Amino acid sequence: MNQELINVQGLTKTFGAKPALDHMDLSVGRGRIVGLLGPNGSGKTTFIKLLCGLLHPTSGTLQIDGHSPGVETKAIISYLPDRMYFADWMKASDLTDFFADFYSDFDRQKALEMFSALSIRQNERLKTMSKGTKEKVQLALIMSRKAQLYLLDEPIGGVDPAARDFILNTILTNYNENGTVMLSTHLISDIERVLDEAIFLQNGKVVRHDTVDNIREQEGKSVDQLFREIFSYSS
Ligand SMILES: Nc1ncnc2c1ncn2[C@@H]1O[C@H](COP(=O)(O)OP(=O)(O)OP(=O)(O)O)[C@@H](O)[C@H]1O
Repeated sequence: MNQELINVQGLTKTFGAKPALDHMDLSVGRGRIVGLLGPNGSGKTTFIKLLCGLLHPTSGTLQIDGHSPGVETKAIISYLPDRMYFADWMKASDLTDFFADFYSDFDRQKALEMFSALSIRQNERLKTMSKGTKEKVQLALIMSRKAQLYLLDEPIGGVDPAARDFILNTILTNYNENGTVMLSTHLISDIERVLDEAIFLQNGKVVRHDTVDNIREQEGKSVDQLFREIFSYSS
């Protein structure tokens, strides 16, 4: 087993002439909960899509568990995209069938328990659910896999504060503890209590990667406060 779960060297992704990721270097270990933080357009979604193999690097290398993105890595990554990808006619129960068919590491019982705790009805169709409820359904499914790497792109943006707490506790207590959760969000103050590490991205580069404990000790401030300072707009 490779010691680090994610290893990235000189990773660059350009769209046209503009780099979305610009010679990014990063390594992330196992069993960590990591916040991928940065202002709009800093490259968070691009990085997550590269890890998933949905985008290909322009240059540089990217390895997950010692493999470049491909069949091996797709099997160990559970990905929550920033947009819903299921058909609207599907019911919550269709989705659990779908996940059970597709993923051998899917724990149906766990998903059903989460649905019940979040008051999601099995026979309700996505079409009739609110945006926040759809997000809860997706997240419950994604977190019910026993994956090595959970990639969550803005997992709590659309849900109410009570559901946010439930979801964060779910992330904290229910995921495969040898796995790593990487989540991107703008809601830093809401999530920082569950984070082990924070990665700050700016213009496609890692400007700080540290443990949350180090940030609090060395800076004497929360991750949210540090973020606001680093990325403040001058007026
Ligand atoms: N398909 C694309 N074609 C062209 N440019 C793109 C494409 N996808 C992303 N970009 C550009 O790459 C940069 C990084 O975008 P990305 O979506 O990764 O940022 P982000 O940090 O996730 O932003 P946000 O917080 O707003 O979701 C932006 O300048 C964006 O305009």
